[in-house]
Amino acid sequence: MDNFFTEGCRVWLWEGDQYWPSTVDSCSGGVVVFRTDFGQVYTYKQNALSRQRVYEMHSNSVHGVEDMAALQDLHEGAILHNLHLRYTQHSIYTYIGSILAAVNPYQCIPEMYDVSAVERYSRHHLGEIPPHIYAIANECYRSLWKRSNNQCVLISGESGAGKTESTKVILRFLSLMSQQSLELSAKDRSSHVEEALLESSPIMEAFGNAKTVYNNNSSRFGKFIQLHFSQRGNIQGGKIVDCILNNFHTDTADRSMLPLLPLVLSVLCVSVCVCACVCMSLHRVQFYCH
Ligand SMILES: Nc1ncnc2c1ncn2[C@@H]1O[C@H](COP(=O)(O)OP(=O)(O)OP(=O)(O)O)[C@@H](O)[C@H]1O
Repeated sequence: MDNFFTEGCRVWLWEGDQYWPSTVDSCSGGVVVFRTDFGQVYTYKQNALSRQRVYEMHSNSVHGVEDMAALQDLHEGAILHNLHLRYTQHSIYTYIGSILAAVNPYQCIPEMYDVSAVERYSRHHLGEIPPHIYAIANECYRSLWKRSNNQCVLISGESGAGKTESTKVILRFLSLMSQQSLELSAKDRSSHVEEALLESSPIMEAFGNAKTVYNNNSSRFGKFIQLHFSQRGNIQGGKIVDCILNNFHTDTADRSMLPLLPLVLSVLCVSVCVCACVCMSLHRVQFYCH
């Protein structure tokens, strides 16, 4: 019988215009009781159930997948459920083919971004080991030579999603790869352009960020970051350009530092543009973070 469900069976239940991940509470006497993962309980007559109303969850939705291109249940509920399932296991990154979805953990996850993670991801191709933003950064870095072309990373999401943090994580990866390519000693590393790039973040944030209702440290403008790499693989220069001033009226931001913003941005742009001009870089990596 198609509409008989065993107790404890995982199903997708169509209610209120969407599929909910649910469990069969009981199925007896011609009545089936479902409980959604969010606590709502729905009771149906067994003979009134259709496959459109309820159907069994595929095992890869039950256990979760690293790449959502592999999901057999294809609807919004399945995508959100997979992200949530992985999030509860501290796996904040999930692939959608070659795209990476990141869920903001709002906490430090130990060892997620340490040097050993950089080394691990720098030695593997995309998809070989669990999803990570370092894998995207590594793919981008390697593709400069593999495809012999400029590379671009687009980071997008709503306010507070983690775009700025993700940008910093990618910059950190690229900066470590750059330093490794030169085989510099720890002492020599401090004076290089990689350090300048990483250290520009707190300055940009001090003048260009503000508290909003969505994010305590919200960027008030988008950033276009360009890095120039030499054939050896080290960063020779770069520039950060502000773009898209975010809407202050809707975000209720603190605007006290705003008048200083153009000044600071122009100083930063000048200093990094000079580096970009003097170097004979071969390829570029561009970030667009809004
Ligand atoms: N990978 C992460 N690990 C830990 N905490 C994170 C991570 N990403 C974001 N956060 C937390 O979330 C906060 C908001 O992130 P972030 O400022 O990057 O968002 P955003 O998308 O740039 O927002 P906006 O568009 O408003 O500037 C950070 O201050 C940090 O506390």
